[in-house]
Amino acid sequence: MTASSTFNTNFKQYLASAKVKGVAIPPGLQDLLLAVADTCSTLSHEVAQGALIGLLGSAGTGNVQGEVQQKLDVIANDLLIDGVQGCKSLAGLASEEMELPLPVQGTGDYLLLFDPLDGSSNIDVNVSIGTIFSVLKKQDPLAPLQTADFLLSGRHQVAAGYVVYGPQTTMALTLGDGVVMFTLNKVTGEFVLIKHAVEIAHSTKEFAINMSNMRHWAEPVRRYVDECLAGVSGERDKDFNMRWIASMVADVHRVLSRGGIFMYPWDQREPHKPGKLRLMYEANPMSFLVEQAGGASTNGDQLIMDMIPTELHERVSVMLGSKEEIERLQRYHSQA
Ligand SMILES: O=P(O)(O)OC[C@H]1O[C@](O)(COP(=O)(O)O)[C@@H](O)[C@@H]1O
Ligand SMILES: [Mg+2]
Ligand SMILES: [Mg+2]
Repeated sequence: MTASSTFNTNFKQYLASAKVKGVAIPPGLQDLLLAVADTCSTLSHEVAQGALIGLLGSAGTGNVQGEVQQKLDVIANDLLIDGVQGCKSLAGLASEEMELPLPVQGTGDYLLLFDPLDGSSNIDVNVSIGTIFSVLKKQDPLAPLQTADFLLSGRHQVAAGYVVYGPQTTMALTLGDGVVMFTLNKVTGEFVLIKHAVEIAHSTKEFAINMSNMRHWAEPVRRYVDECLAGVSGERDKDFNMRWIASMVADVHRVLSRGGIFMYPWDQREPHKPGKLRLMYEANPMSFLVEQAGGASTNGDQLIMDMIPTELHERVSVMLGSKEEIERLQRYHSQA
């Protein structure tokens, strides 16, 4: 499949009719997003085959972050790179799995960033995983590509989304004017629009965090979670439910689908690291989606979308979802 293929017609039609502040989506951006959607459709098919085509297990290699790569991390990365090669407006791309950015056209209007396969620890146990992507507008389209071109705040994103490979394959997408969702028709291989104007309720009774790290958290996060756990008899006066899928993409999909908050905060295990999740490949695209759905996203001290990255693989503390809860967490951080 290429960006100019006649595949994914429903998705193509959505892009052709979408407007942001009354302005149509530039053809170059439409082409790029279509190429990403086509690739994720292929990837969804591969993911579903799993062990049948030898996709499970470790690749026996490590990535730039020092993490063990699964076979599917590598396959997803390669598929995405191949899938966008024909995009004339794409200057270059950066991936969680690669140390340096890869020039595509070298010059052009857009930069693509992705976490090709999120939730790697869930691949072999058949739990939802996904792909997360972000598109930045390149500041000087004519200048040859440099790593510094990518170091823009999340506010420079012109599109972001994810595809979650679960019981259904679903894409959430924002172009900066709300969030829409598509479900993959696995018979035709095409994404079909299923939801307009996705909204995250401002209040919630559900939180997601890896509780095994509790003893390592900073005081504001501990206070927040302690109060949730105290339920009706505590400060919050309501009982909370907890979920943790350990694939950010699936946890955030739940937040976009029925509200709640997701946290992967800084902790003392590696105190020099601001967090586990990656700003450019995970936090920024998810923050763009969450803000566009009426939620909020912070590292505790500032909105993630306002952070100016200093390096491509920068890590960040992440708390996102229902607005009232994020405001409470921000308040607790400012009081600490
Ligand atoms: O195993 P933990 O520490 O709970 O971490 C789970 C987190 O790690 C991640 O899987 C990291 O993503 P990758 O699989 O892309 O490395 C997040 O999706 C998820 O929120
Ligand atoms: Mg990830
Ligand atoms: Mg990954």
